[in-house]
Amino acid sequence: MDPMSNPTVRAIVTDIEGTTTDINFVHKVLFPYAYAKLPDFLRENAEAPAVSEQIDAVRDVIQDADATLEAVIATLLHWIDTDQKVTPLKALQGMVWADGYQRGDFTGHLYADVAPALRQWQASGVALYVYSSGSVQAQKLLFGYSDEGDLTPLFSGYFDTHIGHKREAVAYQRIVEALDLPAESILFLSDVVEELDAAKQAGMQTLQLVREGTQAGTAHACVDSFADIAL
Ligand SMILES: CSCCC(=O)C(=O)COP(=O)(O)O
Ligand SMILES: [Mg+2]
Repeated sequence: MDPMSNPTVRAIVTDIEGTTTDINFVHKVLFPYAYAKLPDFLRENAEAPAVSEQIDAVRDVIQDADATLEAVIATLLHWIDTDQKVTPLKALQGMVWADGYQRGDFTGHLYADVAPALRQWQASGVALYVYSSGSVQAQKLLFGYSDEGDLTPLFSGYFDTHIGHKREAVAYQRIVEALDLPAESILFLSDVVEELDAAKQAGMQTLQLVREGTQAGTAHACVDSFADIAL
């Protein structure tokens, strides 16, 4: 079966970083913004329920229920520095980025081929979903304040690390269950071979996006643009 031209695709699940969006936007705009703003955001909002829940979740991860707020902040900054996909970090990053998008400090980067393809696929009846390590809030912000305007009406749903980690097949099995479609009718798009391997193990079709700077693997069909994916 050739997923580049496959009429059996009923849903597409797409990764963000390196697939719809330049890795540099995530690493050189979003992560530094969170690194700069997170400490004061936490000091000012530590008592807000949504924030204190995430601070406690960090304490759980580091197994130190008594960690001070400053120790939690230091942990979060280390996680940003080392690009760790830890769920409470991702939730807090989403909260901080909301301010940046709303103030117009940046817009969500999308490769030029992405929005036209998403519109065409959605218009032809293919349901569109996002699966990213970024929180659902962060995903909605990126597509809601994208270079191409608000694209959130195109999507039927969003998945983040609450469903599981992106290199584990069980996460994709849960997505298949949530979509209530045969696994083989769902196409997963990503730049990362380990994610594609996990999706394939769950029975999904896979396609690797080989954007500038991405290393092509051998186990998955590859394209370098969404324009080359014909459904
Ligand atoms: C949702 S935009 C921010 C992306 C992010 O925080 C991240 O860690 C990228 O993860 P992905 O799974 O899209 O590679
Ligand atoms: Mg990616």
